[in-house]
Amino acid sequence: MHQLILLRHGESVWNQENLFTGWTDVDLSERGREESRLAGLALKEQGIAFDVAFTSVLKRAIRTLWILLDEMDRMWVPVHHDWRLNERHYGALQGLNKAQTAEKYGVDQVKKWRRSYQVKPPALEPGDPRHPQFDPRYRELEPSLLPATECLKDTVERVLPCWESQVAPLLRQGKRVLVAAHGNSLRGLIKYLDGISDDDIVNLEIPTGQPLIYELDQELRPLRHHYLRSQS
Ligand SMILES: O=C(O)[C@@H](CO)OP(=O)(O)O
Repeated sequence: MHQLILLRHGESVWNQENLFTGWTDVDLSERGREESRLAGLALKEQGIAFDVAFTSVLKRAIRTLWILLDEMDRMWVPVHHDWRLNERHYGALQGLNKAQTAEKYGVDQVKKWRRSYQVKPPALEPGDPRHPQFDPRYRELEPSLLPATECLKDTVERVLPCWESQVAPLLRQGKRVLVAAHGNSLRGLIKYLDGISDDDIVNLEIPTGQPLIYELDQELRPLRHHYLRSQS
């Protein structure tokens, strides 16, 4: 049996302000820091450890992992940062208020942009300074890989190669793995692991800062999963 822990970052400042975030590199809110600490405490209290961690290149996920590792007194655990675990890119919606956008374009349209598998939000204009091509952290990447918007399908298409080439081999070696990432990169991974259909994935929501423990069989197929909550 293999153990995988999935963790969406704690609440960010833009979650709190109800803004579309995507690849915008916003930090955790105070509440998000506390959620991250409680996630570490819950793992520690219940004796659930891991040998290696993966996270994105966005600070809300990285800081969640740092706080959790600190709380567990395990800051020595090897950490891999991979851009392919980033949040789904939200295109030109990044920075807009979700409620105001729903008033302007309608609740149904915004629901499609937020949760559907194949509908892409409007893209960033070419030359928009928010485009990842202008961000030094993506400098080494082939420019064609860098999105100006993404639907969940696009996100799945970058998350799965990371899963196959980086995460799965370590699980097969018997390592216990934690992935600290984002609502939609994790929805994409869970869609794959649990075989959720394109239609049903619309209904999957992942809470911030709650470790989700998966037990996987020898083929890395899920046997069971549950959310872990602090008992104190
Ligand atoms: O803004 C975002 O990047 C995401 C996650 O917070 O929002 P949504 O809930 O619409 O997927």
